[in-house]
Amino acid sequence: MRTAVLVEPNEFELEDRPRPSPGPDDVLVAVRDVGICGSDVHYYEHGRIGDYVVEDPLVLGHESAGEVVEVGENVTHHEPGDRVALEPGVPCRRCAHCKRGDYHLCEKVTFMATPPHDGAFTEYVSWPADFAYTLPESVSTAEGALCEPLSVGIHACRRGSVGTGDTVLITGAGPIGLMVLEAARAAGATDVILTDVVEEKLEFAKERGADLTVDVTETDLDAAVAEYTDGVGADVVVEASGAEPSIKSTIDVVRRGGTVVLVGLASEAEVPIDVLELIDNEVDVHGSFRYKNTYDAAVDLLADGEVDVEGIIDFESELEDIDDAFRRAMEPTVVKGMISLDS
Ligand SMILES: NC(=O)C1=CN([C@@H]2O[C@H](COP(=O)(O)OP(=O)(O)OC[C@H]3O[C@@H](n4cnc5c(N)ncnc54)[C@H](O)[C@@H]3O)[C@@H](O)[C@H]2O)C=CC1
Ligand SMILES: CC(=O)[C@H](N)C(=O)O
Repeated sequence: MRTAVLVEPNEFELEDRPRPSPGPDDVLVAVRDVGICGSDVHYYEHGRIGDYVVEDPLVLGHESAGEVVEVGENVTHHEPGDRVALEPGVPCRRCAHCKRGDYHLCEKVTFMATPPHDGAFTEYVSWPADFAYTLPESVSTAEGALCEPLSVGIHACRRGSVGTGDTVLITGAGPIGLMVLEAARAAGATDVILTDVVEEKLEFAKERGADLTVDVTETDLDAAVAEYTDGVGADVVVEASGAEPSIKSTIDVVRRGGTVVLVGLASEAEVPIDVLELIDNEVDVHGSFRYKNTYDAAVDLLADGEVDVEGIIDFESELEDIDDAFRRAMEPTVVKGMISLDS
């Protein structure tokens, strides 16, 4: 089977690898669509993300969906022909975190495209059947693949307890910020503000329904939020840029008693925050790491037409053109590139 392998930074090789056989609890999936995530691009460019280092050739891609072609002997809820979205993180199911229900925090998780685990830029993936979610007729496999970033958005909104009538400020209008926008709307937020430093990203966010957009290179964010919220501040602030100034700004623009959710990964682990301000304003700060129990919700939201994910796709490429696709994905105005396979 054709497989795009990252052999060294900035270089994929297309290899012919043996097709896997599904284990007794697995489904074998013919991959149809795989999104290019910022983390894929980071591994491609730098060969590492923090402590995760690409030491051996690695298959990238963790936003995937496809068609079941074979099922293991214990699998009863899938059959060949089913179209499925694959949740990329499979936990150990035994550790303390798994047993308390926080399976996304499992330290032994097998997460696609995170060294040393291979991902989905390949023709076939064998995957645990309970981490494959059936897509209804109305949901495309491209949308199925984007259940992954949508899941990040749903989980962030759940962490922030976004609710009906809330004003939500999202910093960073990349794919994650835009998926938080979708999830926040679905959770009942009535006012959504997005920030960025790239004008095109903000125009796009506006087209996708942001009530207010703020270019933080030109406009004072505190003043803009104060004006929009009559001096109160945002109920929930979701940080989705990873930029240090943006992380710092979150506690200035959240309302007293409000919630800050940190999603963006800062390049420096330590970002100075005024803790007295946090205490005095009784701000809740939550980290948000990947997601748990979001795929069913993501598929339902897509099936009901409550969210749009396909609209963030800028281009689709074939597996053979993956190097070009990655270079395109690095352009600052591009939101999402997809690799589509027609095996
Ligand atoms: N916690 C988690 O589970 C996950 C975290 N992430 C992280 O979330 C962040 C967002 O992911 P993507 O949307 O894929 O990244 P991205 O890089 O495509 O988007 C980030 C956006 O932030 C904008 N930006 C840069 N500086 C800014 C500033 N000072 N203020 C406002 N916006 C600014 C950029 O122009 C860009 O549009 C990244 O840090 C990524 O590593 C991504 C997935 C899961
Ligand atoms: C941090 C990422 O972007 C990636 N989606 C991951 O969950 O590892």
